[in-house]
Amino acid sequence: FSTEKGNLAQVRHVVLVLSGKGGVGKSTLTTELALALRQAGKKVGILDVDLCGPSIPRMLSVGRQEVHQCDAGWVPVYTDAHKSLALMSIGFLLENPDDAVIWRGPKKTALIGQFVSDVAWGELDYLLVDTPPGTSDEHLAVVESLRKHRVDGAILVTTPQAVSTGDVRREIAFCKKTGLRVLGIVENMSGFVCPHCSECTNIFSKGGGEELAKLTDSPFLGCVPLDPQLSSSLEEGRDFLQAFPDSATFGAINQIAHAVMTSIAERG
Ligand SMILES: Nc1ncnc2c1ncn2[C@@H]1O[C@H](COP(=O)(O)OP(=O)(O)OP(=O)(O)O)[C@@H](O)[C@H]1O
Repeated sequence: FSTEKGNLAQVRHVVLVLSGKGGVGKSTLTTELALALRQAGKKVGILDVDLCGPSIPRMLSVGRQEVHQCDAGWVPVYTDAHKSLALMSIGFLLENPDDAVIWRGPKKTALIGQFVSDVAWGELDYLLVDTPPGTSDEHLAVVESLRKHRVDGAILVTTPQAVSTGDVRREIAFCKKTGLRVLGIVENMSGFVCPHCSECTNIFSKGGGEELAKLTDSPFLGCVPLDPQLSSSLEEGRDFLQAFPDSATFGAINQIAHAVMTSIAERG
């Protein structure tokens, strides 16, 4: 642990999950990676700072919760009796989640700054921070608020067409400018897994994530296929990793979770 005081003092590793644009599966990956890390015996927290689309509470089937305060700050919501997966979503604090859509930058920045440092996590192995899409004031607010604590790095989520779009490259430039280490790139929605025969077909081009990783000299963490069983599990708030332990998608997610742990451990 670091010698700092405060709510992140007992958090061993902090990882940001970023994407250049919305809808590429950033919240999905955050949720599944958290579940995979928990399956590997780790204590995990998710901080959902996606002000305009907090979707993780639904994915983890905890819905809208009333969060409580203790002396140290906001008490996160635990998804299980063992308290091995804790979640704090900015959505819990908003009376009406649609309100934030019209907030101006400074109001969002102030709320995020306070939010990041005010959650009483207790002891955690990994804290995954799900950020809004793009590179905005909100991201800077997250990075600034976490600066006191050592952030291990960022996972960048992209789709197979990554190379043809500039948004992930902007994301990488953001990491460089803010001194965030890129732990690696994940290609999501990489091929379609047929629910009948489990065969994987490449609907879009494939390999954009890997190519981008090479071009930008970043590690490639792996591909997750477009899997209807994954989206329906998320929709129903079911733990996909427990429901489909034999699926190729499970294997892919697990492999990425282990690659993240290794990358953090190796770089210390
Ligand atoms: N590998 C996948 N297979 C099937 N469905 C997926 C996969 N990844 C994501 N999805 C689905 O795609 C939709 C968008 O995913 P998600 O909400 O995770 O994206 P996001 O990047 O977090 O979006 P935003 O930043 O706008 O919140 C969801 O309905 C999710 O269930």
